Amino acid sequence: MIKIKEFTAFYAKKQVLHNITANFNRKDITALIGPSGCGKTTLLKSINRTAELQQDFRAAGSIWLDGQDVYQLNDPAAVRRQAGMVLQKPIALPLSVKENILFGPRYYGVRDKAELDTVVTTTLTKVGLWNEVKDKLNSPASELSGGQLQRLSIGRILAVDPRVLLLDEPCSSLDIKSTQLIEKLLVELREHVTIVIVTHNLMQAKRIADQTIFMSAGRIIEYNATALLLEQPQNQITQEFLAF
Ligand SMILES: Nc1ncnc2c1ncn2[C@@H]1O[C@H](COP(=O)(O)OP(=O)(O)OP(=O)(O)O)[C@@H](O)[C@H]1O
Repeated sequence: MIKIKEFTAFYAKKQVLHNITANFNRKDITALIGPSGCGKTTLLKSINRTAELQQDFRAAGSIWLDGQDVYQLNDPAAVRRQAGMVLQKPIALPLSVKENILFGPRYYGVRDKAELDTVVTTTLTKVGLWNEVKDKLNSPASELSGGQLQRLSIGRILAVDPRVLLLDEPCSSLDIKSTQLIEKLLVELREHVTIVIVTHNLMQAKRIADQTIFMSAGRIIEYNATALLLEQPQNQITQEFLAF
């Protein structure tokens, strides 16, 4: 579970998140929606402390992952392992399909060959890629299609067994079929990881998200079960956004 309390963020002097308070439940998919530039990505990156990789980023307030305030930890890398992030553009590390999956486990010190082999098989099965790639495990990952690569990117994160999966418009460059496969995968993964997804696709939020947060100008305007938020928005700013 992710708990955010009175979280505020700046890039240099520009305030981009204002007093954000929200809970993201375990076994839920939460969608973050809102106009371009409202702070969705910054909020997502604040959860796993990647926002601070921008030199001028400053934050105040608290974000807890399963009871631990991540901003009190000295080791941001440990937070990033617990909360992996999938970006809009599928990323293939310049390695084979198999080594893409093993990148994280190797980085964290797994050396046992049998254990590494098991990670490859179980992870690729989990992301629905095993049948498609089992004969090309040693081929460059760059040879996969965009949709396959995005599932591989999710697999690369799952291979280190995170508690949270953060996705920033993961389907925006994918076709309908690949989008459907990713959505199905996320719904299956919800049992095991807390999922937060930034999406511009309201239908996608409707299909997969248990709860949805509508943000505008760095603030949470409305936060509710997805069906209620999309069909009966209470706030005028949400109503205007959804009317478009
Ligand atoms: N590195 C940065 N330095 C300065 N300002 C930034 C930086 N990154 C983002 N911003 C600004 O912070 C605000 C929030 O940006 P953010 O990317 O979080 O919004 P978003 O809702 O995810 O937008 P989009 O839907 O277009 O991806 C915007 O005004 C943006 O211009």
